[in-house]
Amino acid sequence: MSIPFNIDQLPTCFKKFLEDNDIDPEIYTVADLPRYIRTNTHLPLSQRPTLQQLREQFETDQVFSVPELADFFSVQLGQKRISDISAYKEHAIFGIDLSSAIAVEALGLEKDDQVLDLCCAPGAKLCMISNILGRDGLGTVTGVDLAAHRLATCRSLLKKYKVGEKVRLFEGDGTTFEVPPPSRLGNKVIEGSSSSKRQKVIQSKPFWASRLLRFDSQVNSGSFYDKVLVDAECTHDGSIAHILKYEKWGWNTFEKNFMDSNRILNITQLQRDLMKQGWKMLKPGGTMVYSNY
Ligand SMILES: C[S@@+](CC[C@H](N)C(=O)[O-])C[C@H]1O[C@@H](n2cnc3c(N)ncnc32)[C@H](O)[C@@H]1O
Repeated sequence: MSIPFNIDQLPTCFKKFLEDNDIDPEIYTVADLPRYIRTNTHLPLSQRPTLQQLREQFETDQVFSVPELADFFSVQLGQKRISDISAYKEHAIFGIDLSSAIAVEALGLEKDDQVLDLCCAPGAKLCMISNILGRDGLGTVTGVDLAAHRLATCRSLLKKYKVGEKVRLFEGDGTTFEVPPPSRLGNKVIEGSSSSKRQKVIQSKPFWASRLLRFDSQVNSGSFYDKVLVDAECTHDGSIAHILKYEKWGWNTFEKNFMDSNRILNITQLQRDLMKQGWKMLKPGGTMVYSNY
């Protein structure tokens, strides 16, 4: 279905960007895009909504399971917003976009994985990672972000959905982050110290850590993460809805905010540095996913 948006209005430099990257500008005329949700698999099965219950709560039959993404649904919203339904109020579903879910899925998570999420805030992907690792294994998630206020949101999400049991968060620069994976999960050993000699360690105090991970000695320098997600700062979040808001706000602002060549150069360098550091912190044979728009 199309809305009367005239793609000729898009600024010239943005149209050139689309052309250079082989993106059809017609996508900006698409309306009624579905929204996506994931069930909070930390809850017992009996408390998770079924497809039928979601259809009832959204008052539409336009709710579908997304193929190959477990516990993931698309919703064509009608009268009810996501935040209106009881499953959301009971923290039994998260709102998360499809591209984020695909990035997490690409990590191929297993229950004992030590995961590093560089640029983790506000935390939709981190919650999904934690959800997939589940409660049974030795897997942990270490989230890093430069922005304290965004990390605070991340911590709130972890608490709200009760998925933070095996998570720690660090406020810091992902381009230089070197804290090794935790060596213990409460009283369970994840990996022994890499050196029998006493190591001198400069500990980085987490912004927040679950009770099970709070007192990690950080002596395992030389041990690395099984999975690394680098969800770097973007030139733009790519959201069609966000771009179209500039129709109202003025395309000049869009050009100034997003297409400025110095800004793009700086971000590109940051993205490269984050990717390099993520790679450095990855175990040989591990998996790194670089997600960006
Ligand atoms: C695309 S957002 C991350 C979204 C997040 N992964 C999620 O799923 O909610 C990019 C994040 O990178 C953070 N950031 C920017 N520069 C950074 C740096 N040098 N080190 C760590 N985080 C950085 C920003 O504060 C922002 O929260």
